[in-house]
Amino acid sequence: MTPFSPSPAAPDKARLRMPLLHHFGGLISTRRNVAVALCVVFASIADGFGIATLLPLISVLGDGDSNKVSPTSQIILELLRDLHLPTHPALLLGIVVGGVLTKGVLMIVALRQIGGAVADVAAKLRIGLVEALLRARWSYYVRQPVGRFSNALGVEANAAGDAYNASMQMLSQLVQAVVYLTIAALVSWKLALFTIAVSAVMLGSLNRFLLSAKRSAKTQQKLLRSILGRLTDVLIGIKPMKAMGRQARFAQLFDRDLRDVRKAARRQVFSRNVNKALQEPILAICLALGIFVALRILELPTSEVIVMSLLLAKTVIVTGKAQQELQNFYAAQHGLKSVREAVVDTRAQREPPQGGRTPTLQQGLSFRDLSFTYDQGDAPTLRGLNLDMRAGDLVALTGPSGAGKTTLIDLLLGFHRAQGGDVYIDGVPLAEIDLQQWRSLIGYVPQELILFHDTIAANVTLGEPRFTDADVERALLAAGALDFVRKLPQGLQTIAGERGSALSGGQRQRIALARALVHQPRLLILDEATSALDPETERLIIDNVARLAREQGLTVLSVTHHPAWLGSATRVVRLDAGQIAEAATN
Ligand SMILES: Nc1ncnc2c1ncn2[C@@H]1O[C@H](COP(=O)(O)OP(=O)(O)OP(=O)(O)O)[C@@H](O)[C@H]1O
Repeated sequence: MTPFSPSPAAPDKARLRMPLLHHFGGLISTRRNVAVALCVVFASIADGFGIATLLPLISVLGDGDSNKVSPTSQIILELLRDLHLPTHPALLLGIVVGGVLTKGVLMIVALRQIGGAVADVAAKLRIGLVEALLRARWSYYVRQPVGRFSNALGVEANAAGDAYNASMQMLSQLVQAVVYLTIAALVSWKLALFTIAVSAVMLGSLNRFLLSAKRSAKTQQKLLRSILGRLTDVLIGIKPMKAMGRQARFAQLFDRDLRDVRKAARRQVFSRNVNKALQEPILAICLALGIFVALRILELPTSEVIVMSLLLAKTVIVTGKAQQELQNFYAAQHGLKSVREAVVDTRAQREPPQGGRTPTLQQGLSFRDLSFTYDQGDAPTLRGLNLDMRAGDLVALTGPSGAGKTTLIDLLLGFHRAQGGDVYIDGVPLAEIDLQQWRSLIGYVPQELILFHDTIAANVTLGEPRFTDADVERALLAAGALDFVRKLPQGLQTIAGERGSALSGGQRQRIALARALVHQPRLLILDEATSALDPETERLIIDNVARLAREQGLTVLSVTHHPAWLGSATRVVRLDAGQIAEAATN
């Protein structure tokens, strides 16, 4: 899939509002959670009622111990008589089977709801993160490892869905356990207590493995996050690493981390499986003990003992399953936590709201007493800078490396807020202007340009359908790129390769320039935008840009050291140590 193709499966019900469970606040609708809870409660009641009906069934079939017919058995038989139903074994058997079937149907409905909610959790987190990322301030991107977000969008969002699934399954098992225990208590409170004790013994004895699995899951998640983050960064910059044969150090680090991940994964899988494996023997021992106590010490009727054994087994099994689901929750919880943190962090970095005035660029722009420092305590990068540009000016901005040229551009783009002074557009301070509208008037080619792994046409339009092929060709022509694009086998539909790697440096620059021109901007900002071009092509581009400035009033700010630009500019401005050192008009 390419960056600008529409996403294949956009979930339509991802916008959910009401919080229910602590960990999933705001991700799942209360309606869905209540539907699941109701299904599980009624499923368990139906199942429990079916099991309890075994009591009268055994009595009717002839327990041989009529003195010991349990009160529950009598209640069910009386209920049937009140409903004028026969207490025939076939009907009782039907109730037992009906209970199980009803439980099956209701659990399928609950699982459908859970499935939908799992998809919603992952989708909502992904949508939230992407939206927050696109709205974040520039300085936030600069400080984040890219891998953090790809990991959050992929692995961690899935883990969040798994965590919800596990927590709902766990709640469902616990609800079933409570219903079974209630029915058990109706039959015999002593055996209900015994069931609770058995469940507690099992949970207590297996808790150690649960905690070990939790710790291993956390370790794995942390290591994987760091590995994926680093891997993404390394792959972006792999060319010089490979060219100089210096990838060995990364391979070593990668290897060490992966070994730790393997260790943690082994521990986690072992703890999980041990938990599962030990549940059955513990249950068998307790069951044998329970049957002995019930028959020999409490001298309960056989029918009760059969039903109680069933209830005990069921309760202990669902309790064990709840514990396994808790383990699954722990395994996925860190992914959930991490992706939620990423969403919260990114949302907190939202670009601050600016004024709402509509920008124009008819007269010109000016920088007034502009002062800017990146971090508190650092030396200022720009120091009370003053510069005026008239609309239609072609200004060449020069100056030594680190003088503050890119910083000045970033302030003009509204990526940073100056601590002193401001940028004025037709006399209106940038702080009062709607930034989105202002940026839509700008064409920008950065120093380190990246093309997307998509067609040349999509790289120029950035996926916006409002541009036709004719618009793209016009922009390519102005950028001196039309000739070479036409000669490519697929023309406009040629794929530019990963980060544009299928094109030469100069070709990439020209596509990026076409991208900056396609929407017919009022201001064109070029940051060393023709550094990779041969003098002839550079000349052609400068002439085209100068013509646009002359004929259409396009204002151009070009950061450059190339003499061809300096000769064609209407003004040449030299920046040094954050101040204008020289400004000459040609
Ligand atoms: N994100 C940042 N955080 C902190 N300091 C920064 C940041 N970006 C740039 N700087 C610092 O600000 C100063 C000016 O950098 P800037 O990129 O604006 O210079 P420049 O004139 O464009 O340099 P070059 O010609 O080398 O691109 C430098 O000292 C740089 O270290």
